[in-house]
Amino acid sequence: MAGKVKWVTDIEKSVLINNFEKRGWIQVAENEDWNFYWMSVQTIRNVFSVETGYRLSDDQIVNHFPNHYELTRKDLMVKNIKRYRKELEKEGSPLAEKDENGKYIYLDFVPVTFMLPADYNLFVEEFRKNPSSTWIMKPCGKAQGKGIFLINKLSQIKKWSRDSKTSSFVSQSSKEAYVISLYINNPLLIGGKKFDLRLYVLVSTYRPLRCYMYKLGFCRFCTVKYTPSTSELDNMFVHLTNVAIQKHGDDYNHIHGGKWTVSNLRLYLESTRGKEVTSKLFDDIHWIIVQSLKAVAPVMNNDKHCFECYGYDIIIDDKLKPWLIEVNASPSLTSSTANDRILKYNLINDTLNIAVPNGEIPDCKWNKSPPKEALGNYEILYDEEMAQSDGADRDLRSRSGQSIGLKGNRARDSGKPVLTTWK
Ligand SMILES: Nc1ncnc2c1ncn2[C@@H]1O[C@H](COP(=O)(O)OP(=O)(O)OP(=O)(O)O)[C@@H](O)[C@H]1O
Repeated sequence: MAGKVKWVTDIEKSVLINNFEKRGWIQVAENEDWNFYWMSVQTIRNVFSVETGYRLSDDQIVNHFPNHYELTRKDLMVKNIKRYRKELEKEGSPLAEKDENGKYIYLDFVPVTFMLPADYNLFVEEFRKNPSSTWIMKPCGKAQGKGIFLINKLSQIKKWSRDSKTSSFVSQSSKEAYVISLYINNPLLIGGKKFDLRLYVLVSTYRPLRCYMYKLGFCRFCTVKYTPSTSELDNMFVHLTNVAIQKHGDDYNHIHGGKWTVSNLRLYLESTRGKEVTSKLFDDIHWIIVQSLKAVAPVMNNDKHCFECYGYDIIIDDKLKPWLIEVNASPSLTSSTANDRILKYNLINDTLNIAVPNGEIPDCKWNKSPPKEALGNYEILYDEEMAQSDGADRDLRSRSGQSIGLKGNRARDSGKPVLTTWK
């Protein structure tokens, strides 16, 4: 082996450092020669900024794509998905088929969203069509539930707009873009409580697209029972599932941290709703993840030094339809419970095994196609190259709405015809 991997991080998390040390890698300073840098999203901006003129060499790997924000900023994600749908529609793709109400049958997986202030008039038009709806306002550049509020009257948004214009104190932040999304007010409840899913998805290349799904995602529960009642619109313990919010609730449980594993959810749904619908739900979840990645693939800077482990946030409604809420570039590596620590340690371990094969000095020119044994708890979600070499891109859905396997090699492995259901 030609030398040890030299690592740097600006995120002081034990789940990272323990993984680097376990591999016998050597810590160096940022201004020294490094091979592997696990960096924050602020740092990636500098690494790839034109001003710094920094050029990565073939033995250097980083954990973000330069313009990851095309997927991970709330407004840009929606913009890219809207553009993708329009393009498919123009091409006459069956994926862009619409129902009698003009809604995409297969690509309606993000709650209706507008950018503010830019799309204010469009929002008002939409709001008036259904004046009893509830909407959620979210600042594009913030996380952990900060700056989020719910509204159900136009006057509230007018007031927000007036306040942010007149107050000099907030004038800086008012320049910050917001998104306003239709609030999913019929979430699936378990024990009367709302939850969302946090799923991890690793992308090793965008062109061709190759992505992996981590099997050990989890559900994050609210501490307070859900009610769509307008009198509770201000109660964030009812509506926001972020751990950063919920941990301040009186009923927050420090042992399990309000979390369930995805496999528990699956078992629960299989026993309460049946295997078939549960299987379809998980197929649909995989479908929306792949579609979101395909939506941004053409605009991503597919730099060969980069990989990315995204945190997907998904809400399931009471009709078992999944909704993509947002994608995080730096999913939290903070551990709120003992199980959390194990999960996140293993997540990083499995991510490194794919991104830096055999723990050896990286070569960014490798074809990023690890053997199955190296995947750990990841499984291939979509492999564009394999899908194409199979003779047909397998992401077509049957017109009956049945979901179709997405893994490039799935049909070949199972010997089934082109349209197969994900298990
Ligand atoms: N359209 C929606 N309908 C219902 N609930 C929503 C919707 N959008 C967001 N939420 C709730 O609000 C929470 C916070 O939203 P979101 O994840 O977009 O914001 P964030 O502050 O960026 O969080 P994060 O820390 O995950 O980045 C979600 O986890 C979800 O519980």
